[in-house]
Amino acid sequence: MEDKNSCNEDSDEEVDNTSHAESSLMLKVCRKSLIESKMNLEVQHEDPRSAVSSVKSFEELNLEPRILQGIYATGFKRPSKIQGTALPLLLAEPPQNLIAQSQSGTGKTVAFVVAMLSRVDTKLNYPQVLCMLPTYELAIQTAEVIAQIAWLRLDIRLILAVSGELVDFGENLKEHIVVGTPGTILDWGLKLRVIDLKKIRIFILDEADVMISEGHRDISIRIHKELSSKCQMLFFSATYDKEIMSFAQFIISKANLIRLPREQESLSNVRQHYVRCRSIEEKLQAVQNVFQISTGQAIIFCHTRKTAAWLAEKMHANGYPVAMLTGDLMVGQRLKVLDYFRSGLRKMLITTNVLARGIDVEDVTVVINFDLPIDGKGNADCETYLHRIGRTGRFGKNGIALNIIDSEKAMNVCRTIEDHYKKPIKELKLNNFDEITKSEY
Ligand SMILES: Nc1ncnc2c1ncn2[C@@H]1O[C@H](COP(=O)(O)OP(=O)(O)OP(=O)(O)O)[C@@H](O)[C@H]1O
Repeated sequence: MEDKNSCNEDSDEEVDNTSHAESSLMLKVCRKSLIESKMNLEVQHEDPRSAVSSVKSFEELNLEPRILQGIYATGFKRPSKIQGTALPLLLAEPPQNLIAQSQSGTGKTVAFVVAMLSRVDTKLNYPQVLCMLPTYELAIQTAEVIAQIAWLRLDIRLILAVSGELVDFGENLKEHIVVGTPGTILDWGLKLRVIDLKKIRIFILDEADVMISEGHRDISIRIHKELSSKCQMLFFSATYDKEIMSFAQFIISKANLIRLPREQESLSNVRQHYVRCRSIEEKLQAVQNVFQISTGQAIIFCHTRKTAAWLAEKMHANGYPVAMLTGDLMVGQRLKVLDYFRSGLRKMLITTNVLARGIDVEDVTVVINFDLPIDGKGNADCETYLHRIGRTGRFGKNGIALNIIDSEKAMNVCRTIEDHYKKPIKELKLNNFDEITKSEY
């Protein structure tokens, strides 16, 4: 079974490691609507006697009328699950801290935007809200959401703290909301001293898992240390691994928690299979087999760009039209490929982890892991697996995930994932893929 072509053996520099933040931006740009999650969120109140409960309408939140109108004018009729659960907590008095997890596209940004707008006091002409994100583009996206919902609140002023925006040393900002990236916010707060961090009332970390992992961790902590103990701290992300979650709870000592319970993380309407292949040619065969039996669209995940390119070329040569999307394409080019795939002109999309998070294409019924997801140390990457197979089975539809196993190592990864989510991954034989269509859900 050990195959020297095994894709997971490729060298690290070929791995398509597009950053979480970059993928997240892509998703935001592409996403056309809310993803309504069927999953229940688990809420852990910091104070167990807390009487805060979730709401089903925006009226119940007693929002300032122009903010409520702004929400309706944006086209939002009722709160999504994360909004209905988080907003009563976010708006409660005295202010409470929150670490929130909800899948990508479920309305987290809108939740914290409504909260920040509700907390601004326009009689005070200095920054009261600080919202930090990992990239320039994400900061712009968030500022746009703020502008949309606050279109009747022209009295609320916002400034983008991103590279290229110039401010004068010591000249205090008059804007109420600062949205920006860590380096610029650090400069403005500690070097140029144009923001008095002690006066910030609400501090939001979006993509919080990225903001407190290596890379941004030091700056986030330095800024956090400057804030007043009364400042409301809010962390939002689609995923937190165990270490990051403990670290988040360490930074925000008294935090309410909203998250997906582990057992709900695995999508119950996705049937999971694996097939053993002895060579890369057999792996190709497995993909072609799926092409022949499936009527819907499929996304195929490879570990490296090189493997993705190899597979796309072989599929083309064998007469199967496929689309390919990898991290070397610019955001604009990626969107074009996605639109092309969405239009149905291509049945299969070959990609890498660049597309693992959040993208929704309604007709995707099959996800193939040409290579199982592994982390930098070669261990099973259960979170990425969940994100990948989450590309199918959306909106409560049934989906199929097929894992191609090319080595004992890959088999172990597959077993680890099965154990982790406690959902069976059943074997399929390469010469009998019809089983897929026969199995019951
Ligand atoms: N209550 C709502 N009703 C209808 N659409 C909504 C609602 N809330 C948000 N949306 C829309 O749903 C989409 C996703 O929302 P949003 O960007 O807030 O999700 P998110 O959870 O922050 O996503 P990500 O994890 O990618 O940051 C956006 O297009 C947004 O306009």
